[in-house]
Amino acid sequence: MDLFHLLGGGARFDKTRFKNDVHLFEGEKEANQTQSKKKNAAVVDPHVRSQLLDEIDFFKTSHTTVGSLNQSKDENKASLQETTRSKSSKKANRNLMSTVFDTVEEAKEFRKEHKIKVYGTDVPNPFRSFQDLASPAYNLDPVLYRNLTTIKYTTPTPVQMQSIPIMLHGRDVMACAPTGSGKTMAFLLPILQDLKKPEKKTSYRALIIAPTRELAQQIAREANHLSQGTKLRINVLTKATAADKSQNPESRQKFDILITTPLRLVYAIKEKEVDLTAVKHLVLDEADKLLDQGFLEQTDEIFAACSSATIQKSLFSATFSSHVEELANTVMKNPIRIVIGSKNAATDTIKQELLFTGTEAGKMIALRQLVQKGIKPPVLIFVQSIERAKELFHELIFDGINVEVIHSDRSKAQRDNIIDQFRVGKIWVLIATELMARGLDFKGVNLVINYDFPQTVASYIHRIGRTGRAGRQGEAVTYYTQDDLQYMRGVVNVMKNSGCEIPEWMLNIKKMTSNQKQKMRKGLDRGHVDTTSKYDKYKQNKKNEMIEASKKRKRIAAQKEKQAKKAKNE
Ligand SMILES: Nc1ncnc2c1ncn2[C@@H]1O[C@H](COP(=O)(O)OP(=O)(O)OP(=O)(O)O)[C@@H](O)[C@H]1O
Repeated sequence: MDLFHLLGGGARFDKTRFKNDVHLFEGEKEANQTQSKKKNAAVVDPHVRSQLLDEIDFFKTSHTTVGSLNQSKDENKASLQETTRSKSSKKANRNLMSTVFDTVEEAKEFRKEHKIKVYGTDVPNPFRSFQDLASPAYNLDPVLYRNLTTIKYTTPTPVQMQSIPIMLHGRDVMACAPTGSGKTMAFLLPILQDLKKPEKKTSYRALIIAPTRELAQQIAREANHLSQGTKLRINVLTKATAADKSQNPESRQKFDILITTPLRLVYAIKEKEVDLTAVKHLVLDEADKLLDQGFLEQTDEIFAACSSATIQKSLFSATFSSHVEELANTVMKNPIRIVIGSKNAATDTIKQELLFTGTEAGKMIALRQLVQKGIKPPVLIFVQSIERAKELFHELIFDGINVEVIHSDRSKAQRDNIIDQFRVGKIWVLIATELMARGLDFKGVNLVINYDFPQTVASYIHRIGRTGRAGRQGEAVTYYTQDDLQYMRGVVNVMKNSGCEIPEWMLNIKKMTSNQKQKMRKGLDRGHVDTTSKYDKYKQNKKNEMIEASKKRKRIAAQKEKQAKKAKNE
């Protein structure tokens, strides 16, 4: 047995050893939901609310009472009782007394406290709590407010606090906020609120673009949750759904929101399958990716097809390069830029580590050592290519690890199945390519391993951002070899800005030249994920050489025999 198999031998996940975590995948959700339901049993006097309905004044600065906008009479009655009860409790009172801001200074102070930076003119104030949204100042639709409280959201995240009012105000927005900070809800809620207004339905009124099918589906799931009980209809258009009955052009007119990927949409535009002229909300999720070379042409065509003069454009991502920001500015009208925390930074709930493995082969040793020490699943491992993903999978499956692999060569059904299984904790280790780096929300991921060094800084931020989401803690380990050293400066800087301890010599790594950047973007030649030891390789080579030599000898002998026969016959 070679050294690698020796190290990895018998490595298995032991459920009893991880008993404290196994329940994370199974039982916790319900408990959380019940808790948040309880916490969100917010209240209001419906009569007060109806009086105030006419006083809609977005972003006004007066104090307002807040509460839930429960619909049924019974619920309202319960709310009133709850209000009375709450008054006796100081803690509950604090919730009920949420207000919008009295002064610009107060709003500024609030932004500072929540690390919200805004750039632009006439920037609407943020809101402080979901009860604020239900107040007449924002007048969030009662059904949407109820959905917010029944999901699990108790406190808005900073990107939600600031971008929701901006979008409700009809302004274009470009928001850069950390991975896992709730950007999806930040753009969905104001769109749902606007589309909820009675209006003649003609065709799609909102369009949300995401770079991958998986992400489009995830956004649609959240949109469906948030819009439950409304008549709004959401359509996901992917290759897989193209053959659906629901996809014929007439039935499409009944949908309000379209969520799709650029390639599929451009095809649909060319085939005149969709009418985007009535779209009044256009969102690019992972906007920097969609405005990057790979997608730019398609994104451009989509912008052209959305021809309404009053369209509102919203761009969201955890990373924006200055170049993309400049580009985005050219397609937006008087936009407001939001930055939460620092631009292009990793989420601060992620513990980041760099691990030197020397060579490519050293990575497998490191990985097996980590498994032997005990890892807390679920774990996500990123590699550079489909080939390497497959190879690594074959190595780990023989170690008895509960592992799967996902990449674009797998069928759509397989991909969907793997994602579902990983979400519920049935798959413990998932090997993935860049396909999975952006947007996908697996709340419980404890560890991300960058088996292959990420090809861009943005990729690093998005990959590690699959852990440490929604306020949870997470860990990220990035392997690097001697060959990776020259490309590491960007990632080292991200780590330094996150407060990681970085050795002095790493801080002195030179900036990449444009040639180096290009080389890295294409992906270094890393060879195969191969764990055969040098000795075994030597033995195998010798054996192959001997077989070849024997074949050659036989060929020569046969040739000689043939020649001899020929000579004899002549
Ligand atoms: N206010 C909130 N309170 C609690 N959880 C929330 C809140 N808003 C969103 N979430 C949850 O946080 C998780 C991350 O949200 P989301 O996927 O929208 O993050 P993101 O910022 O888009 O991340 P990424 O940049 O990786 O795409 C989701 O599970 C979502 O349900």
